[in-house]
Amino acid sequence: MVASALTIAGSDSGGAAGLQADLRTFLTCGVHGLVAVTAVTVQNTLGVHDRSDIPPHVVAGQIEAVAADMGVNAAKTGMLASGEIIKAVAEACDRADIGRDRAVPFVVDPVAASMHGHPLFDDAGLAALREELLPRATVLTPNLDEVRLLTGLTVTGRAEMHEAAVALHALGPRYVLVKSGHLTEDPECVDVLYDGTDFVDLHGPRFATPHTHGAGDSMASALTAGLARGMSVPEAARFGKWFVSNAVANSYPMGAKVGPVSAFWRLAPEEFTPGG
Ligand SMILES: Nc1ncnc2c1ncn2[C@@H]1O[C@H](COP(=O)(O)OP(=O)(O)OP(=O)(O)O)[C@@H](O)[C@H]1O
Ligand SMILES: Cc1ncc(CO)c(N)n1
Repeated sequence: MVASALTIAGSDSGGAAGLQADLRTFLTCGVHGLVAVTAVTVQNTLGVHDRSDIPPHVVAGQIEAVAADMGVNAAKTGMLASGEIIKAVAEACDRADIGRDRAVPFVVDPVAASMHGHPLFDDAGLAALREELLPRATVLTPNLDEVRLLTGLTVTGRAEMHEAAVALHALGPRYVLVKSGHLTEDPECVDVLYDGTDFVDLHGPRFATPHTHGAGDSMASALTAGLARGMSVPEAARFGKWFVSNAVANSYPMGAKVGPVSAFWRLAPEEFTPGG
């Protein structure tokens, strides 16, 4: 049986982040990708220039349609666009048995802004995220800006990442995975997983590339793919860290500013020989 993973996310026309990064990651992790599109962004390496949100009932409809017919082994969120969409997602996830203490593990990536600083939801979205999604999350995967937005804590080092994980765990998720990409002074890139009792430090090198667009989405979607394939949360977190480290190591320039991380690194070399 092929496992399936659902991403509930926005489209990035630049193909670096959003549902495009998620589907590419699912593919290279051997998982069938299902999608509930939340918004279409007009985006390139310079920023998010415009967007159109999908009606909440259409977002919910996509989740319920694929869950009822095809089955979902794990799900994740990316850009959720608005408070109304978040409420519709929460209700649809309940109907599809997705979420903490339910059958289907749920990775909530609390995407608040693009890497250019453009907000991807508003104040109503932040309140709905706290009330509706954090308590439903199997794993919450914030970056350090999202930690500050959700807890008020400013993280400048590894010890503070542990403090932030404790504060976030109190908001309801089963596990918290704090991502360390923004600690640029640290020679390593150590993410932290916390289950309410124990910390697991996920070690990895810090690569000196400017091209990291989509790293957060790729980490969360590889973690989701691992869960879809039956890994435990700690195992899937290690898998996600391994996947994204390689994706950053193989990132490439494209456009005027920050280029994408690569999911191609797992693909076999081309075997087709023209005329062969
Ligand atoms: N320079 C780097 N070298 C190695 N790993 C990195 C680097 N930058 C980020 N990572 C890894 O990529 C993942 C995403 O981290 P980050 O904290 O940057 O999230 P993010 O801000 O959500 O990402 P995005 O750039 O997609 O917005 C983490 O697992 C982190 O360890
Ligand atoms: C559509 C979309 N989702 C997520 C992000 C964050 O990486 C982005 N820049 N764009």
